[in-house]
Amino acid sequence: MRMATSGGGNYRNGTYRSSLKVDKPLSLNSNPKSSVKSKPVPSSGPRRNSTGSLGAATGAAKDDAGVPGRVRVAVRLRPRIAEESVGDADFADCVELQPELKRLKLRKNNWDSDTYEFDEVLTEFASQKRVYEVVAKPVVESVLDGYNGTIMAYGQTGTGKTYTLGRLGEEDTAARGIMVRAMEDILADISFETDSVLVSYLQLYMETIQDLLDPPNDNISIVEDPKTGDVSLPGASLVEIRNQKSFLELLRVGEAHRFAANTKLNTESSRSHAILMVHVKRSVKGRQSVLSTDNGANSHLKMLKPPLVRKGKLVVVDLAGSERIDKSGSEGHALEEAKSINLSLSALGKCINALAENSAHVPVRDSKLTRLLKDSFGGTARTSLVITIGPSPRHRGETASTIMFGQRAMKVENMLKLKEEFDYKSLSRRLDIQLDKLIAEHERQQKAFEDEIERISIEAQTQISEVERNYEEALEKERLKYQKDYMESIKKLEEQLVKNQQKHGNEKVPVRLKDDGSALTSNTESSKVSAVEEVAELKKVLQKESLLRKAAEEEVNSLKSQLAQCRRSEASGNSDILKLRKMLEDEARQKEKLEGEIAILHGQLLQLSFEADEADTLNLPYGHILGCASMASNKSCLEFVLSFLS
Ligand SMILES: Nc1ncnc2c1ncn2[C@@H]1O[C@H](COP(=O)(O)OP(=O)(O)OP(=O)(O)O)[C@@H](O)[C@H]1O
Repeated sequence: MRMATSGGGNYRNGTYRSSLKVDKPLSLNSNPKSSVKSKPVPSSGPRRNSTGSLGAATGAAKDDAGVPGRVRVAVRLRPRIAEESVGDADFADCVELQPELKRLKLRKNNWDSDTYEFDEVLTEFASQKRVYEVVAKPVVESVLDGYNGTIMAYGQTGTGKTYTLGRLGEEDTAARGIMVRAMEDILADISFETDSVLVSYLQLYMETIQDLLDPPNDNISIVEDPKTGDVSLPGASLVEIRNQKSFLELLRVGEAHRFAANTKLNTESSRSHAILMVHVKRSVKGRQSVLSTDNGANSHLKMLKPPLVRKGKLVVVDLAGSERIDKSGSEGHALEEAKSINLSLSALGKCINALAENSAHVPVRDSKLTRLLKDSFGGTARTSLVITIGPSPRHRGETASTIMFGQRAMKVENMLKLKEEFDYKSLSRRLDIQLDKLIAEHERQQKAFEDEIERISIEAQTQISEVERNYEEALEKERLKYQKDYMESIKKLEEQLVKNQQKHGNEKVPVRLKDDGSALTSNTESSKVSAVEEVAELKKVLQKESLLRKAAEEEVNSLKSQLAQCRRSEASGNSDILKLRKMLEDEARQKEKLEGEIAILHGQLLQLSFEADEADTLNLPYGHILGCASMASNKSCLEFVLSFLS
């Protein structure tokens, strides 16, 4: 805001606007977020209509009025450089700063000066850190909150624009400029898990936009979103930044490609406008956490809701220096460069004038620079401008012009608009991942299903085989059981038949033997019956004989022991010996007798065996066979007894 001169003078240019009188300079530290919470920042004038704004981008504002935010302007004075210290040694600076009052006095002559008020007044002693905090930090914070922001340096060539914005501060970290410090704050605030930072670095030279990160790409066009009015450069390279080191490297690469020249006024004068664009995309975490805690039927529905993201864009513009052609002494190509620079800067000045004066027409299309900055002046971005001036009285005219540019820019009001949107791309990516997972899960389930079917079929097959086997076994058992029953029935019938035959007076016919000793077939039945009975009797006799023999043996043993005892004691007398001898003879006789009986039994047994064998060879009914089998078993029993006795 222009103020009355210290000499009680008048307002300059007669363009003082009453609205500015009440527009107390605002702290550059206020940000849109706090403005939203507290009372809206008072506007410096009525909100411009769409046709009147440098950024005709009111499409977005129609939906959401946004937050008023005047362009903030700080003035920075460069200290005298060596050449000025010598050349202007006898002259006072053309400006006098009153930082505590945020005022600047521009000397007209030794006794008169004009006073101007800015949002911040930064003396030649202001540190880079302080400059960053008052000029840039609030804008960077807005960008992190999802607003667009612009930080721009404007001033005569050689007054410190690049020093303010672009110093890397590699040797001296205190000298780091706004670009480096802004990125430090951004990287410190975001989370790489959910957020991203993408950077483009370009230069506008002689009305062409060139990619400083890919110099052959030198015809990049400006695209405006018809709905939101947002300006973008889709042809520019976008580099993802994940750490400060890579950002410094990117700035170094870009700076190396920037057009610069050694002019009369600056040995390293930038001959192009440099534009750094930092796209910050952040997810709105609260909403995501709500989504992630959801479960049940709604979770699928909510899965389809895209995540909410905020996309802030920070644009840092290091303008080429304005210069008086006559003073710069440029010729040839340099002259053309200077003219082009001045043309674009004057187009910017005209637009800002139009905006400041609430003019119906803002000549945005006059240059690419104004098209690029459409959103920064009168648009939806939060804009901070630092105007740089030198102290030399020789350049008082240029300094005055810069101050006037800053003063007019202070009148431009933007409507800050939160760039919050649904991230359909990320939803699509998420759904793709989900789809892949579902396909994999489906395939897994399909395979598990097929495996299960195979397992069940094998199991069923095994069960069927087992049932068949059990059935066959049961059948066989039944068959055997019936066969056994049948055999028993036959046997019973046979027995019954024998009994009946006996009952009906069938006399026992002695076994008649053939010449060769075998039984005659006609007498087979009767001989079998008698054989059975005889065997039974023989069995009894044998048992008896065996008991006798056992007792005899025991007795013999006892006598043997007695004899041995007798022998040991010869004194027992002859009578006893004789007696014992007699007893022994008795026993021997007894034994002989038993052996005779055994021999008879043996003969009888042989006879029976013969008969049994004979019966075996004949085709007798089953009952006969069983009978013979029984005889055979008796025969073996007899054989055993006989062998034992012998
Ligand atoms: N605040 C400052 N303190 C110390 N030196 C400074 C300051 N500002 C600028 N300088 C010095 O002044 C010279 C010119 O600065 P710089 O190149 O930043 O100017 P510029 O405005 O970008 O010029 P141009 O428009 O020609 O590119 C440089 O040598 C720089 O180091």
